[in-house]
Amino acid sequence: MKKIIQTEHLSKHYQKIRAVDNVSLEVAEGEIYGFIGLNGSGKTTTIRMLLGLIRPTHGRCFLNSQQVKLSNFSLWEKVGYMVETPYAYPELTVKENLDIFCRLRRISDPMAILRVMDHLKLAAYADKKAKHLSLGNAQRLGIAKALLHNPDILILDEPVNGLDPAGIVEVRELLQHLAVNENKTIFISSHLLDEVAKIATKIGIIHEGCLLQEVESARLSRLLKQRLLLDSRHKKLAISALSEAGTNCFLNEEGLIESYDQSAIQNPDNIARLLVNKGCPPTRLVVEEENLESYFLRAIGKKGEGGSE
Ligand SMILES: Nc1ncnc2c1ncn2[C@@H]1O[C@H](COP(=O)(O)OP(=O)(O)OP(=O)(O)O)[C@@H](O)[C@H]1O
Repeated sequence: MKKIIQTEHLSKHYQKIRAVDNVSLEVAEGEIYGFIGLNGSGKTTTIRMLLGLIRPTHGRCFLNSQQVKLSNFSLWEKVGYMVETPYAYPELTVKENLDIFCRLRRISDPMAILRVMDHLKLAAYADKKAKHLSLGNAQRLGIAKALLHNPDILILDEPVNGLDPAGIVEVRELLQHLAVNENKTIFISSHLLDEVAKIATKIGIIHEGCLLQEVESARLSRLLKQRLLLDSRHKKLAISALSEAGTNCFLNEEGLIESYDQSAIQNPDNIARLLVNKGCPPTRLVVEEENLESYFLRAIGKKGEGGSE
């Protein structure tokens, strides 16, 4: 499949700070790439390099197979972007802001403004001054500007920041529509794995400037760890009975007995039988799958219970 966004050994160092360190990634046509990381992990710096706003210390970026350079004007006709807090002229209305952007971009399509206002549910705020918009609507205006010239590539830094749950769903559906029906290639950064996992086709996890992991979304659920949780009126006895039987377990922060032993997870009924026979029957016994947030924390090494994969 055609590679639309590419970085090769991309690095940005500020003296001793390695804001981005040797990141190589590829996004194919029509893909939604979710770039996930904690605050300060290097997402915005990567995006700024992708957009030619700052120069890499090492490495290169390519959009549509052309190396990113600010002077490469034809490149930017195909790219829409929003980086950090979207900027708008505060004294101008939503419509006036879009109108100015249309003129700056030399967009001749008379329907462009109506189309993006409709897509982003901004029509009701058309005559509202930008300075009076809520954070969520300011964010929508930012995305609307990125879409005005109908670009093939969309690069959005934290596009759902400040949106309420309904707004998040709307933006998610819009981005999915653009990728699936209009074959646009979308790169979005976020610190919310759960949110991004719902729309991204591929996820890249960046931590302290390094790309730790790339996962196809379809494969993500297979990487989630399972754990067995159990409670008993005789916890000490239960733990020693399990240990004697060769099942690794421990008392977790919530006061429950937790185990990552595969045989126990696959055969919880055997565990129940064992504990009943040992005189410490379980009062609760459940096999749980970790959520995406916890997977993300594990991937960046912030939470290591149960050992490594
Ligand atoms: N111009 C700069 N000079 C020095 N350090 C910088 C500069 N820009 C970014 N950094 C540092 O580089 C690291 C990565 O920052 P970056 O803004 O890319 O992270 P981020 O993942 O986008 O974070 P956030 O989610 O908070 O926006 C941080 O430690 C940041 O302080």
